[in-house]
Amino acid sequence: MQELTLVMAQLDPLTGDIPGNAERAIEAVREAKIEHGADVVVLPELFLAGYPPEDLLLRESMAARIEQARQRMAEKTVRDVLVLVGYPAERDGRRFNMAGALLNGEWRDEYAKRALPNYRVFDEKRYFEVGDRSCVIEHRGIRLGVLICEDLWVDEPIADTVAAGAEVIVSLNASPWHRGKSTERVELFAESARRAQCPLIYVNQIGGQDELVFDGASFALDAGGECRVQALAWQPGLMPIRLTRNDDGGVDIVDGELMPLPATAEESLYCALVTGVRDYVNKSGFHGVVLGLSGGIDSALSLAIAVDALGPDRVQAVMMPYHYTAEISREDAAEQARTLGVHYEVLEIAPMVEAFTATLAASFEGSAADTTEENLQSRIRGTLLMALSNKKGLMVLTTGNKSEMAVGYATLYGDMVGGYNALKDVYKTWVYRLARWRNRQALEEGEAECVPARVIERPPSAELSEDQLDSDSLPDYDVLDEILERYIEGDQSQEAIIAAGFDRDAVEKVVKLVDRTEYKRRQAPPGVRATLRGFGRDRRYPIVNGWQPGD
Ligand SMILES: Nc1ncnc2c1ncn2[C@@H]1O[C@H](COP(=O)(O)OP(=O)(O)OC[C@H]2O[C@@H]([n+]3cccc(C(=O)O)c3)[C@H](O)[C@@H]2O)[C@@H](O)[C@H]1O
Ligand SMILES: Nc1ncnc2c1ncn2[C@@H]1O[C@H](COP(=O)(O)OP(=O)(O)OP(=O)(O)O)[C@@H](O)[C@H]1O
Ligand SMILES: NC(=O)CC[C@H](N)C(=O)O
Repeated sequence: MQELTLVMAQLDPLTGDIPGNAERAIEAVREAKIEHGADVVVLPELFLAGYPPEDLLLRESMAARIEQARQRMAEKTVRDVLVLVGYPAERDGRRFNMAGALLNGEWRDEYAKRALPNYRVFDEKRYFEVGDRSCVIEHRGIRLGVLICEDLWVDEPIADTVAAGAEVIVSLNASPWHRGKSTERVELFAESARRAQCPLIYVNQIGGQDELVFDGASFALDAGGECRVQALAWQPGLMPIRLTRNDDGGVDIVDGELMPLPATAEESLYCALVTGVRDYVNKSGFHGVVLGLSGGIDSALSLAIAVDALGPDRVQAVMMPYHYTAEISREDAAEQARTLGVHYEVLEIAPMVEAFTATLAASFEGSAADTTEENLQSRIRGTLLMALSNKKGLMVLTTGNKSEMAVGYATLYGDMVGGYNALKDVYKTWVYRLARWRNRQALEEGEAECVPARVIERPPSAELSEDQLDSDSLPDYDVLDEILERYIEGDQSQEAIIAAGFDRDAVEKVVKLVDRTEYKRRQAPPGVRATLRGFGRDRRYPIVNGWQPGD
Protein backbone atom coordinates (compact mmCIF):
# COMPACT_ATOMS: atom_id res chain seq x y z
CA MET A 1 0.00 0.00 0.00
CA GLN A 2 1.25 3.48 -0.84
CA GLU A 3 1.46 5.59 2.29
CA LEU A 4 3.71 8.12 3.93
CA THR A 5 4.14 10.20 7.06
CA LEU A 6 4.44 13.90 6.45
CA VAL A 7 5.52 16.10 9.35
CA MET A 8 4.54 19.76 9.49
CA ALA A 9 7.48 21.61 11.05
CA GLN A 10 5.86 24.70 12.57
CA LEU A 11 9.03 26.55 13.48
CA ASP A 12 10.22 30.02 14.47
CA PRO A 13 13.18 31.24 12.38
CA LEU A 14 15.43 34.12 13.42
CA THR A 15 15.29 36.53 10.49
CA GLY A 16 18.70 36.98 8.88
CA ASP A 17 20.36 34.17 10.86
CA ILE A 18 20.76 31.95 7.82
CA PRO A 19 23.27 29.43 9.28
CA GLY A 20 21.18 29.24 12.50
CA ASN A 21 17.97 28.63 10.56
CA ALA A 22 19.67 25.87 8.54
CA GLU A 23 20.70 24.20 11.84
CA ARG A 24 17.11 24.56 13.11
CA ALA A 25 15.88 22.86 9.94
CA ILE A 26 18.44 20.03 10.16
CA GLU A 27 17.55 19.40 13.81
CA ALA A 28 13.80 19.48 13.12
CA VAL A 29 14.13 16.91 10.32
CA ARG A 30 16.23 14.63 12.57
CA GLU A 31 13.63 14.88 15.34
CA ALA A 32 10.75 14.33 12.89
CA LYS A 33 12.43 11.16 11.65
CA ILE A 34 13.22 9.80 15.13
CA GLU A 35 9.97 10.80 16.88
CA HIS A 36 7.47 10.36 14.07
CA GLY A 37 9.15 8.21 11.40
CA ALA A 38 8.84 11.09 8.92
CA ASP A 39 9.06 10.39 5.18
CA VAL A 40 8.46 14.05 4.33
CA VAL A 41 9.12 17.18 6.41
CA VAL A 42 7.67 20.54 5.38
CA LEU A 43 9.08 23.82 6.74
CA PRO A 44 7.62 27.32 6.30
CA GLU A 45 8.05 29.83 3.46
CA LEU A 46 11.49 31.54 3.20
CA PHE A 47 12.47 29.64 6.35
CA LEU A 48 16.23 29.86 5.78
CA ALA A 49 16.05 33.68 5.65
CA GLY A 50 13.11 34.16 8.05
CA TYR A 51 9.98 36.06 6.97
CA PRO A 52 9.95 38.84 5.98
CA PRO A 53 13.67 39.41 5.34
CA GLU A 54 12.91 42.82 3.77
CA ASP A 55 15.97 44.63 2.39
CA LEU A 56 18.34 41.96 3.70
CA LEU A 57 17.33 40.40 0.38
CA LEU A 58 19.22 43.21 -1.35
CA ARG A 59 22.52 42.46 0.45
CA GLU A 60 25.07 41.22 -2.03
CA SER A 61 26.02 38.18 0.06
CA MET A 62 22.44 36.95 0.60
CA ALA A 63 22.51 34.52 -2.34
CA ALA A 64 25.90 33.08 -1.34
CA ARG A 65 24.81 32.66 2.29
CA ILE A 66 21.69 30.82 1.20
CA GLU A 67 23.75 28.54 -1.06
CA GLN A 68 26.09 27.74 1.88
CA ALA A 69 23.08 26.92 4.05
CA ARG A 70 21.63 24.65 1.35
CA GLN A 71 25.00 22.95 1.05
CA ARG A 72 25.12 22.43 4.81
CA MET A 73 21.58 21.01 4.77
CA ALA A 74 22.49 18.64 1.94
CA GLU A 75 25.48 17.35 3.96
CA LYS A 76 23.89 17.11 7.39
CA THR A 77 20.18 16.34 6.95
CA VAL A 78 19.20 12.76 7.80
CA ARG A 79 18.64 10.42 4.86
CA ASP A 80 15.41 8.94 3.50
CA VAL A 81 13.39 12.06 4.27
CA LEU A 82 12.11 14.41 1.59
CA VAL A 83 12.48 17.95 2.94
CA LEU A 84 10.53 20.90 1.54
CA VAL A 85 11.91 24.22 2.74
CA GLY A 86 11.58 27.85 1.69
CA TYR A 87 14.43 30.26 0.86
CA PRO A 88 15.16 33.21 -1.42
CA ALA A 89 17.22 32.15 -4.44
CA GLU A 90 18.87 33.82 -7.40
CA ARG A 91 18.63 31.90 -10.67
CA ASP A 92 20.03 33.40 -13.89
CA GLY A 93 20.27 36.81 -12.25
CA ARG A 94 16.62 36.77 -11.11
CA ARG A 95 15.50 36.48 -7.49
CA PHE A 96 12.66 34.12 -6.52
CA ASN A 97 10.72 33.19 -3.40
CA MET A 98 11.59 29.51 -3.64
CA ALA A 99 10.72 26.15 -2.12
CA GLY A 100 13.41 23.48 -2.54
CA ALA A 101 13.09 19.69 -2.30
CA LEU A 102 16.02 17.91 -0.65
CA LEU A 103 16.39 14.12 -0.53
CA ASN A 104 19.43 12.04 0.43
CA GLY A 105 21.90 14.90 0.11
CA GLU A 106 20.63 16.17 -3.23
CA TRP A 107 18.43 19.15 -4.06
CA ARG A 108 16.00 17.45 -6.48
CA ASP A 109 13.57 20.17 -7.51
CA GLU A 110 12.61 23.79 -6.91
CA TYR A 111 9.37 25.73 -7.08
CA ALA A 112 9.23 29.53 -7.48
CA LYS A 113 6.21 31.27 -5.92
CA ARG A 114 3.83 32.58 -8.54
CA ALA A 115 1.44 34.87 -6.62
CA LEU A 116 3.47 37.63 -4.94
CA PRO A 117 1.46 39.60 -2.34
CA ASN A 118 1.96 43.35 -2.62
CA TYR A 119 -0.63 44.90 -0.33
CA ARG A 120 -1.00 45.77 3.38
CA VAL A 121 2.24 44.63 5.05
CA PHE A 122 3.46 42.71 2.01
CA ASP A 123 5.75 44.06 -0.66
CA GLU A 124 7.10 40.94 -2.33
CA LYS A 125 7.11 42.54 -5.79
CA ARG A 126 9.86 44.83 -4.52
CA TYR A 127 12.11 41.78 -4.20
CA PHE A 128 10.95 38.79 -6.22
CA GLU A 129 10.11 37.80 -9.75
CA VAL A 130 7.14 35.61 -10.57
CA GLY A 131 7.65 31.86 -11.04
CA ASP A 132 6.26 30.34 -14.21
CA ARG A 133 5.55 26.66 -13.59
CA SER A 134 3.83 24.33 -11.19
CA CYS A 135 5.80 21.71 -9.29
CA VAL A 136 4.72 18.15 -8.49
CA ILE A 137 7.08 15.84 -6.62
CA GLU A 138 6.42 12.11 -6.36
CA HIS A 139 7.54 10.44 -3.15
CA ARG A 140 6.73 6.89 -2.05
CA GLY A 141 4.17 6.74 -4.86
CA ILE A 142 2.23 9.89 -3.82
CA ARG A 143 2.34 13.05 -5.91
CA LEU A 144 2.76 16.21 -3.83
CA GLY A 145 2.00 19.59 -5.44
CA VAL A 146 4.09 22.38 -3.92
CA LEU A 147 2.71 25.92 -3.45
CA ILE A 148 3.78 28.93 -1.41
CA CYS A 149 1.40 31.01 0.75
CA GLU A 150 -0.24 33.66 -1.49
CA ASP A 151 -0.48 31.01 -4.25
CA LEU A 152 -3.36 29.57 -2.20
CA TRP A 153 -5.19 32.89 -2.02
CA VAL A 154 -5.70 33.02 -5.80
CA ASP A 155 -7.24 30.33 -8.03
CA GLU A 156 -4.74 29.61 -10.78
CA PRO A 157 -1.77 28.00 -9.00
CA ILE A 158 -3.93 25.36 -7.27
CA ALA A 159 -5.78 24.52 -10.46
CA ASP A 160 -2.52 24.30 -12.48
CA THR A 161 -0.88 22.12 -9.87
CA VAL A 162 -3.79 19.69 -9.78
CA ALA A 163 -3.84 19.66 -13.59
CA ALA A 164 -0.12 18.80 -13.49
CA GLY A 165 -0.95 15.65 -11.52
CA ALA A 166 -0.81 16.70 -7.84
CA GLU A 167 -2.79 14.43 -5.52
CA VAL A 168 -2.09 16.46 -2.37
CA ILE A 169 -1.45 20.22 -2.16
CA VAL A 170 1.38 21.09 0.22
CA SER A 171 1.77 24.77 1.02
CA LEU A 172 4.70 26.49 2.75
CA ASN A 173 3.48 29.65 4.47
CA ALA A 174 4.49 32.73 6.38
CA SER A 175 1.05 34.10 7.05
CA PRO A 176 0.96 36.84 9.68
CA TRP A 177 -1.92 36.89 12.14
CA HIS A 178 -4.45 39.62 12.76
CA ARG A 179 -7.81 39.51 14.50
CA GLY A 180 -10.13 37.20 12.53
CA LYS A 181 -7.38 35.77 10.29
CA SER A 182 -7.74 32.14 11.44
CA THR A 183 -11.40 31.95 10.45
CA GLU A 184 -10.63 33.66 7.15
CA ARG A 185 -7.97 31.03 6.34
CA VAL A 186 -10.04 27.99 7.29
CA GLU A 187 -13.08 29.13 5.28
CA LEU A 188 -11.01 30.00 2.21
CA PHE A 189 -8.92 26.83 2.14
CA ALA A 190 -11.81 24.46 2.90
CA GLU A 191 -13.42 25.82 -0.25
CA SER A 192 -10.12 25.47 -2.17
CA ALA A 193 -9.72 21.82 -1.11
CA ARG A 194 -13.30 21.04 -2.13
CA ARG A 195 -12.89 22.76 -5.48
CA ALA A 196 -9.58 21.00 -6.19
CA GLN A 197 -10.99 17.74 -4.75
CA CYS A 198 -7.67 17.15 -3.19
CA PRO A 199 -6.25 17.18 0.40
CA LEU A 200 -4.50 20.40 1.39
CA ILE A 201 -1.64 20.66 3.89
CA TYR A 202 -0.86 24.10 5.29
CA VAL A 203 2.39 24.67 7.22
CA ASN A 204 2.75 28.10 8.81
CA GLN A 205 5.58 29.97 10.51
CA ILE A 206 5.32 30.71 14.23
CA GLY A 207 6.65 33.60 16.32
CA GLY A 208 7.12 37.35 16.27
CA GLN A 209 9.13 39.39 13.78
CA ASP A 210 9.17 43.13 14.53
CA GLU A 211 5.50 44.17 14.27
CA LEU A 212 4.26 40.92 12.72
CA VAL A 213 3.18 37.88 14.69
CA PHE A 214 2.75 34.43 13.14
CA ASP A 215 0.32 32.10 14.87
CA GLY A 216 1.33 28.79 13.30
CA ALA A 217 -1.94 26.82 13.64
CA SER A 218 -0.87 24.60 10.72
CA PHE A 219 -3.47 22.10 9.51
CA ALA A 220 -4.42 19.39 7.01
CA LEU A 221 -7.78 19.32 5.22
CA ASP A 222 -9.21 16.37 3.35
CA ALA A 223 -10.61 16.63 -0.18
CA GLY A 224 -14.01 17.52 1.30
CA GLY A 225 -12.51 20.49 3.18
CA GLU A 226 -12.76 18.80 6.60
CA CYS A 227 -9.93 19.46 9.04
CA ARG A 228 -8.20 16.13 9.89
CA VAL A 229 -5.06 17.39 11.62
CA GLN A 230 -4.67 20.64 13.54
CA ALA A 231 -1.49 21.93 15.18
CA LEU A 232 -1.53 24.32 18.12
CA ALA A 233 -1.57 28.05 17.61
CA TRP A 234 1.19 30.18 19.15
CA GLN A 235 3.50 27.26 19.87
CA PRO A 236 6.28 25.76 17.79
CA GLY A 237 6.23 22.04 17.20
CA LEU A 238 6.21 19.06 14.85
CA MET A 239 2.87 17.62 13.79
CA PRO A 240 2.66 14.32 11.87
CA ILE A 241 0.11 13.54 9.17
CA ARG A 242 -0.45 10.09 7.74
CA LEU A 243 -1.36 9.90 4.03
CA THR A 244 -2.58 6.66 2.41
CA ARG A 245 -3.79 5.70 -1.02
CA ASN A 246 -7.47 4.72 -0.92
CA ASP A 247 -9.35 2.06 -2.89
CA ASP A 248 -10.58 4.65 -5.40
CA GLY A 249 -7.01 5.63 -6.27
CA GLY A 250 -7.13 8.97 -4.38
CA VAL A 251 -5.18 9.94 -1.28
CA ASP A 252 -6.72 10.11 2.21
CA ILE A 253 -5.51 11.84 5.33
CA VAL A 254 -5.78 9.38 8.20
CA ASP A 255 -7.38 11.17 11.16
CA GLY A 256 -4.63 12.64 13.31
CA GLU A 257 -4.48 14.94 16.28
CA LEU A 258 -6.83 17.92 16.39
CA MET A 259 -5.28 20.31 18.87
CA PRO A 260 -7.60 22.94 20.33
CA LEU A 261 -7.31 26.48 19.01
CA PRO A 262 -7.87 29.56 21.22
CA ALA A 263 -11.50 29.50 22.31
CA THR A 264 -12.14 33.25 22.27
CA ALA A 265 -11.06 36.37 20.41
CA GLU A 266 -9.56 37.64 23.68
CA GLU A 267 -7.41 34.53 24.08
CA SER A 268 -6.11 34.78 20.50
CA LEU A 269 -5.26 38.45 20.87
CA TYR A 270 -3.62 37.98 24.26
CA CYS A 271 -1.46 35.14 22.91
CA ALA A 272 -0.48 37.33 19.95
CA LEU A 273 0.65 40.14 22.26
CA VAL A 274 2.64 37.77 24.48
CA THR A 275 4.30 36.23 21.42
CA GLY A 276 5.20 39.63 19.97
CA VAL A 277 6.77 40.90 23.20
CA ARG A 278 8.59 37.66 23.99
CA ASP A 279 10.16 37.31 20.56
CA TYR A 280 11.05 40.99 20.19
CA VAL A 281 12.83 41.02 23.56
CA ASN A 282 14.49 37.61 23.30
CA LYS A 283 15.53 37.84 19.67
CA SER A 284 16.99 41.32 20.35
CA GLY A 285 19.02 39.96 23.26
CA PHE A 286 17.60 42.02 26.17
CA HIS A 287 17.81 40.73 29.74
CA GLY A 288 14.22 41.80 30.22
CA VAL A 289 11.97 44.86 30.28
CA VAL A 290 11.23 47.84 32.51
CA LEU A 291 7.96 49.77 32.44
CA GLY A 292 6.28 52.65 34.22
CA LEU A 293 3.43 51.30 36.34
CA SER A 294 0.92 54.09 36.94
CA GLY A 295 -1.98 52.29 38.63
CA GLY A 296 -3.88 52.68 35.32
CA ILE A 297 -5.16 49.88 33.12
CA ASP A 298 -2.74 50.18 30.17
CA SER A 299 0.40 49.70 32.20
CA ALA A 300 -1.33 47.03 34.32
CA LEU A 301 -2.19 44.97 31.24
CA SER A 302 1.26 45.59 29.71
CA LEU A 303 2.81 44.29 32.92
CA ALA A 304 0.74 41.09 32.83
CA ILE A 305 1.69 40.54 29.16
CA ALA A 306 5.38 41.10 29.93
CA VAL A 307 5.30 38.63 32.82
CA ASP A 308 3.51 36.00 30.73
CA ALA A 309 6.06 36.56 27.95
CA LEU A 310 9.27 36.65 29.97
CA GLY A 311 8.58 35.50 33.53
CA PRO A 312 8.53 37.78 36.59
CA ASP A 313 12.31 37.73 37.11
CA ARG A 314 12.86 39.54 33.82
CA VAL A 315 10.33 42.31 34.40
CA GLN A 316 10.81 45.47 36.44
CA ALA A 317 8.03 47.94 37.29
CA VAL A 318 8.57 51.52 38.41
CA MET A 319 5.97 53.78 40.02
CA MET A 320 6.94 57.44 39.58
CA PRO A 321 4.38 59.44 41.56
CA TYR A 322 3.89 63.21 41.56
CA HIS A 323 1.38 65.55 43.24
CA TYR A 324 -1.46 64.44 40.93
CA THR A 325 -0.95 60.75 41.53
CA ALA A 326 -3.89 59.46 43.57
CA GLU A 327 -3.20 57.36 46.65
CA ILE A 328 -5.15 54.48 45.11
CA SER A 329 -2.83 54.59 42.06
CA ARG A 330 0.15 53.99 44.36
CA GLU A 331 -1.69 51.19 46.19
CA ASP A 332 -2.91 49.49 43.00
CA ALA A 333 0.51 49.63 41.32
CA ALA A 334 2.14 48.06 44.39
CA GLU A 335 -0.54 45.37 44.54
CA GLN A 336 -0.08 44.43 40.85
CA ALA A 337 3.66 44.18 41.26
CA ARG A 338 3.22 41.99 44.35
CA THR A 339 0.64 39.73 42.66
CA LEU A 340 2.82 39.19 39.62
CA GLY A 341 6.04 38.88 41.65
CA VAL A 342 8.07 41.47 39.73
CA HIS A 343 10.83 43.74 40.98
CA TYR A 344 9.15 47.03 41.96
CA GLU A 345 10.44 50.42 42.93
CA VAL A 346 9.04 53.88 43.61
CA LEU A 347 10.88 56.93 42.25
CA GLU A 348 9.39 60.30 43.27
CA ILE A 349 9.61 62.84 40.44
CA ALA A 350 8.86 66.03 42.42
CA PRO A 351 12.53 67.09 42.82
CA MET A 352 13.07 66.84 39.07
CA VAL A 353 9.84 68.68 38.20
CA GLU A 354 10.91 71.47 40.56
CA ALA A 355 14.41 71.64 39.05
CA PHE A 356 13.05 71.85 35.48
CA THR A 357 10.45 74.42 36.49
CA ALA A 358 13.06 76.58 38.23
CA THR A 359 15.39 76.46 35.23
CA LEU A 360 12.58 77.38 32.82
CA ALA A 361 10.98 80.01 35.12
CA ALA A 362 12.56 83.04 33.45
CA SER A 363 11.84 81.78 29.92
CA PHE A 364 8.20 81.01 30.84
CA GLU A 365 7.52 84.25 32.68
CA GLY A 366 4.06 85.62 31.79
CA SER A 367 2.89 82.31 30.26
CA ALA A 368 0.02 80.41 31.85
CA ALA A 369 0.50 76.76 32.76
CA ASP A 370 -0.68 74.38 29.99
CA THR A 371 0.23 70.97 28.57
CA THR A 372 3.89 72.04 28.64
CA GLU A 373 3.98 71.38 32.39
CA GLU A 374 2.03 68.12 31.97
CA ASN A 375 4.45 66.93 29.32
CA LEU A 376 7.41 67.70 31.60
CA GLN A 377 6.15 65.13 34.11
CA SER A 378 5.78 62.57 31.37
CA ARG A 379 9.24 63.34 29.96
CA ILE A 380 10.89 63.06 33.37
CA ARG A 381 9.33 59.61 33.74
CA GLY A 382 10.58 58.72 30.27
CA THR A 383 14.10 59.90 31.13
CA LEU A 384 14.16 57.79 34.30
CA LEU A 385 12.98 54.71 32.45
CA MET A 386 15.64 55.18 29.78
CA ALA A 387 18.30 55.57 32.48
CA LEU A 388 17.23 52.26 34.03
CA SER A 389 17.23 50.72 30.55
CA ASN A 390 20.78 51.93 29.83
CA LYS A 391 22.16 50.83 33.18
CA LYS A 392 20.48 47.44 33.43
CA GLY A 393 20.17 46.32 29.82
CA LEU A 394 16.38 46.24 30.12
CA MET A 395 14.24 47.43 27.23
CA VAL A 396 11.53 49.98 28.03
CA LEU A 397 8.10 48.61 27.25
CA THR A 398 5.85 51.43 26.01
CA THR A 399 2.20 51.25 27.05
CA GLY A 400 0.11 53.54 24.80
CA ASN A 401 -2.95 51.81 23.30
CA LYS A 402 -4.27 52.24 19.74
CA SER A 403 -6.97 54.74 20.72
CA GLU A 404 -4.32 57.03 22.24
CA MET A 405 -1.86 56.53 19.40
CA ALA A 406 -4.66 57.34 16.94
CA VAL A 407 -5.53 60.72 18.47
CA GLY A 408 -1.99 61.57 19.60
CA TYR A 409 -2.76 61.46 23.34
CA ALA A 410 0.77 60.68 24.36
CA THR A 411 3.85 62.79 24.93
CA LEU A 412 6.73 62.68 22.47
CA TYR A 413 9.92 61.70 24.34
CA GLY A 414 7.70 61.16 27.41
CA ASP A 415 5.37 58.18 27.78
CA MET A 416 6.21 57.40 24.13
CA VAL A 417 9.80 56.44 24.96
CA GLY A 418 10.64 52.80 24.66
CA GLY A 419 11.61 49.97 22.39
CA TYR A 420 8.37 48.07 21.85
CA ASN A 421 4.67 48.44 22.58
CA ALA A 422 2.38 45.46 23.22
CA LEU A 423 -0.80 47.57 22.98
CA LYS A 424 0.00 49.71 19.94
CA ASP A 425 -2.73 48.04 17.85
CA VAL A 426 -5.21 47.38 20.69
CA TYR A 427 -8.08 49.83 21.14
CA LYS A 428 -8.87 50.92 24.72
CA THR A 429 -12.17 48.98 24.75
CA TRP A 430 -10.13 45.85 23.92
CA VAL A 431 -7.66 46.71 26.70
CA TYR A 432 -10.60 46.33 29.12
CA ARG A 433 -11.75 43.10 27.49
CA LEU A 434 -8.24 41.65 27.71
CA ALA A 435 -7.79 42.69 31.35
CA ARG A 436 -11.06 41.00 32.31
CA TRP A 437 -10.15 37.89 30.31
CA ARG A 438 -6.69 37.66 31.94
CA ASN A 439 -8.27 38.04 35.38
CA ARG A 440 -10.73 35.21 34.66
CA GLN A 441 -7.79 32.99 33.61
CA ALA A 442 -6.02 33.78 36.88
CA LEU A 443 -9.12 32.98 38.93
CA GLU A 444 -9.62 29.67 37.08
CA GLU A 445 -6.08 28.73 38.05
CA GLY A 446 -6.65 29.73 41.66
CA GLU A 447 -4.42 32.81 41.38
CA ALA A 448 -5.11 36.42 42.29
CA GLU A 449 -6.45 38.78 39.60
CA CYS A 450 -3.45 40.48 38.02
CA VAL A 451 -5.37 43.65 37.11
CA PRO A 452 -7.14 44.71 40.33
CA ALA A 453 -10.90 45.28 39.88
CA ARG A 454 -10.47 48.87 41.02
CA VAL A 455 -8.07 49.57 38.13
CA ILE A 456 -10.67 48.31 35.66
CA GLU A 457 -13.53 50.22 37.23
CA ARG A 458 -11.82 53.62 37.72
CA PRO A 459 -12.44 56.26 35.05
CA PRO A 460 -9.20 56.53 33.01
CA SER A 461 -6.95 59.51 33.77
CA ALA A 462 -3.46 60.59 32.70
CA GLU A 463 -3.03 62.14 36.20
CA LEU A 464 -1.02 65.04 34.77
CA SER A 465 -3.17 67.77 36.33
CA GLU A 466 -5.75 68.14 39.11
CA ASP A 467 -8.83 65.85 38.80
CA GLN A 468 -8.03 65.15 35.13
CA LEU A 469 -10.10 62.50 33.28
CA ASP A 470 -9.59 61.22 29.71
CA SER A 471 -13.33 61.88 29.11
CA ASP A 472 -12.75 65.64 29.69
CA SER A 473 -11.25 66.00 26.24
CA LEU A 474 -12.31 62.87 24.35
CA PRO A 475 -15.62 61.07 23.71
CA ASP A 476 -16.14 57.99 25.89
CA TYR A 477 -13.88 55.17 24.71
CA ASP A 478 -16.70 52.98 23.36
CA VAL A 479 -17.80 55.84 21.07
CA LEU A 480 -14.23 56.94 20.30
CA ASP A 481 -13.17 53.41 19.34
CA GLU A 482 -16.13 52.94 17.04
CA ILE A 483 -15.34 56.20 15.25
CA LEU A 484 -11.67 55.23 15.03
CA GLU A 485 -12.43 51.76 13.74
CA ARG A 486 -14.62 53.18 11.00
CA TYR A 487 -12.04 55.83 10.07
CA ILE A 488 -8.89 53.69 10.31
CA GLU A 489 -9.84 50.08 9.56
CA GLY A 490 -12.93 50.95 7.50
CA ASP A 491 -11.41 53.91 5.60
CA GLN A 492 -14.79 55.65 5.97
CA SER A 493 -14.96 59.39 5.38
CA GLN A 494 -15.85 61.89 8.10
CA GLU A 495 -19.25 62.51 6.48
CA ALA A 496 -19.99 58.78 6.17
CA ILE A 497 -19.31 58.30 9.89
CA ILE A 498 -21.58 61.23 10.78
CA ALA A 499 -24.26 59.82 8.45
CA ALA A 500 -24.02 56.53 10.37
CA GLY A 501 -25.37 58.36 13.43
CA PHE A 502 -22.32 59.73 15.28
CA ASP A 503 -22.23 63.24 16.72
CA ARG A 504 -20.78 65.70 14.18
CA ASP A 505 -18.62 67.59 16.68
CA ALA A 506 -17.15 64.38 18.11
CA VAL A 507 -16.37 62.93 14.66
CA GLU A 508 -14.82 66.17 13.39
CA LYS A 509 -12.65 66.42 16.49
CA VAL A 510 -11.48 62.80 16.31
CA VAL A 511 -10.75 62.91 12.58
CA LYS A 512 -8.80 66.15 13.01
CA LEU A 513 -6.74 64.66 15.83
CA VAL A 514 -5.96 61.50 13.85
CA ASP A 515 -4.95 63.47 10.76
CA ARG A 516 -2.87 65.96 12.74
CA THR A 517 -0.81 63.45 14.69
CA GLU A 518 0.75 61.32 12.00
CA TYR A 519 4.06 62.92 13.01
CA LYS A 520 3.79 61.31 16.44
CA ARG A 521 3.00 57.85 15.14
CA ARG A 522 6.03 57.98 12.84
CA GLN A 523 8.20 58.52 15.90
CA ALA A 524 6.47 55.87 18.00
CA PRO A 525 8.11 52.54 18.88
CA PRO A 526 7.05 49.48 16.92
CA GLY A 527 4.43 47.19 18.44
CA VAL A 528 2.42 44.06 17.78
CA ARG A 529 0.19 44.29 14.70
CA ALA A 530 -3.19 42.89 15.67
CA THR A 531 -5.61 44.34 13.11
CA LEU A 532 -5.78 44.74 9.34
CA ARG A 533 -4.66 48.35 9.79
CA GLY A 534 -1.89 48.62 12.35
CA PHE A 535 0.03 51.91 12.58
CA GLY A 536 2.97 50.45 10.74
CA ARG A 537 3.29 49.43 7.12
CA ASP A 538 -0.48 48.87 6.92
CA ARG A 539 -1.30 52.56 7.08
CA ARG A 540 0.97 54.96 5.27
CA TYR A 541 -0.01 58.62 5.24
CA PRO A 542 2.15 61.60 4.34
CA ILE A 543 3.07 63.58 7.47
CA VAL A 544 3.00 66.91 5.70
CA ASN A 545 -0.25 67.13 3.76
CA GLY A 546 -3.04 69.54 2.93
CA TRP A 547 -5.90 67.04 2.66
CA GLN A 548 -9.21 68.37 4.02
CA PRO A 549 -11.49 65.82 5.68
CA GLY A 550 -15.01 65.54 4.28
CA ASP A 551 -16.43 62.98 1.85
N1 LIG B 1 3.67 68.27 12.30
C1 LIG B 1 4.64 68.12 13.24
N2 LIG B 1 5.80 67.50 12.89
C2 LIG B 1 6.77 67.32 13.81
N3 LIG B 1 6.68 67.74 15.08
C3 LIG B 1 5.55 68.36 15.45
C4 LIG B 1 4.49 68.58 14.56
N4 LIG B 1 3.50 69.21 15.22
C5 LIG B 1 3.93 69.37 16.47
N5 LIG B 1 5.17 68.87 16.62
C6 LIG B 1 5.99 68.81 17.84
O1 LIG B 1 5.29 68.08 18.81
C7 LIG B 1 5.11 68.86 19.98
C8 LIG B 1 3.77 68.52 20.57
O2 LIG B 1 3.78 67.17 20.97
P1 LIG B 1 4.01 66.80 22.47
O3 LIG B 1 5.20 67.49 23.02
O4 LIG B 1 3.97 65.32 22.62
O5 LIG B 1 2.78 67.45 23.22
P2 LIG B 1 1.21 67.64 22.92
O6 LIG B 1 0.71 66.75 21.85
O7 LIG B 1 0.95 69.09 22.75
O8 LIG B 1 0.63 67.22 24.31
C9 LIG B 1 0.57 65.86 24.72
C10 LIG B 1 -0.87 65.42 24.73
O9 LIG B 1 -0.93 64.08 25.15
C11 LIG B 1 -1.78 63.99 26.28
N6 LIG B 1 -1.23 62.94 27.13
C12 LIG B 1 0.08 62.96 27.49
C13 LIG B 1 0.58 61.92 28.27
C14 LIG B 1 -0.29 60.87 28.58
C15 LIG B 1 -1.59 60.90 28.13
C16 LIG B 1 -2.53 59.78 28.41
O10 LIG B 1 -3.73 59.99 28.28
O11 LIG B 1 -2.02 58.69 28.69
C17 LIG B 1 -2.05 61.94 27.40
C18 LIG B 1 -1.77 65.33 26.93
O12 LIG B 1 -2.92 65.53 27.72
C19 LIG B 1 -1.72 66.23 25.69
O13 LIG B 1 -2.99 66.39 25.12
C20 LIG B 1 5.22 70.30 19.52
O14 LIG B 1 5.60 71.15 20.56
C21 LIG B 1 6.25 70.18 18.42
O15 LIG B 1 7.54 70.17 18.98
N1 LIG C 1 2.85 57.75 38.22
C1 LIG C 1 3.40 57.02 37.27
N2 LIG C 1 4.33 56.10 37.57
C2 LIG C 1 4.88 55.33 36.65
N3 LIG C 1 4.59 55.40 35.36
C3 LIG C 1 3.67 56.30 34.98
C4 LIG C 1 3.03 57.15 35.90
N4 LIG C 1 2.18 57.91 35.22
C5 LIG C 1 2.28 57.56 33.94
N5 LIG C 1 3.18 56.58 33.78
C6 LIG C 1 3.58 55.89 32.52
O1 LIG C 1 3.08 56.62 31.41
C7 LIG C 1 2.05 55.86 30.72
C8 LIG C 1 0.94 56.81 30.29
O2 LIG C 1 0.24 57.03 31.44
P1 LIG C 1 -0.98 57.88 31.76
O3 LIG C 1 -1.37 57.64 33.17
O4 LIG C 1 -0.65 59.25 31.40
O5 LIG C 1 -2.09 57.40 30.81
P2 LIG C 1 -2.86 56.05 30.45
O6 LIG C 1 -2.78 55.97 28.99
O7 LIG C 1 -4.17 56.11 31.10
O8 LIG C 1 -2.01 54.79 31.00
P3 LIG C 1 -2.32 53.93 32.23
O9 LIG C 1 -3.66 53.35 31.95
O10 LIG C 1 -1.25 52.92 32.28
O11 LIG C 1 -2.31 54.91 33.37
C9 LIG C 1 1.61 54.81 31.73
O12 LIG C 1 1.08 53.66 31.13
C10 LIG C 1 2.89 54.53 32.48
O13 LIG C 1 3.73 53.62 31.79
N1 LIG D 1 3.53 35.27 2.71
C1 LIG D 1 2.43 35.42 2.00
O1 LIG D 1 2.32 35.14 0.80
C2 LIG D 1 1.26 35.91 2.82
C3 LIG D 1 0.03 36.36 2.06
C4 LIG D 1 -1.26 35.74 2.49
N2 LIG D 1 -2.40 36.29 1.84
C5 LIG D 1 -1.47 35.69 3.98
O2 LIG D 1 -1.59 36.68 4.66
O3 LIG D 1 -1.57 34.64 4.51
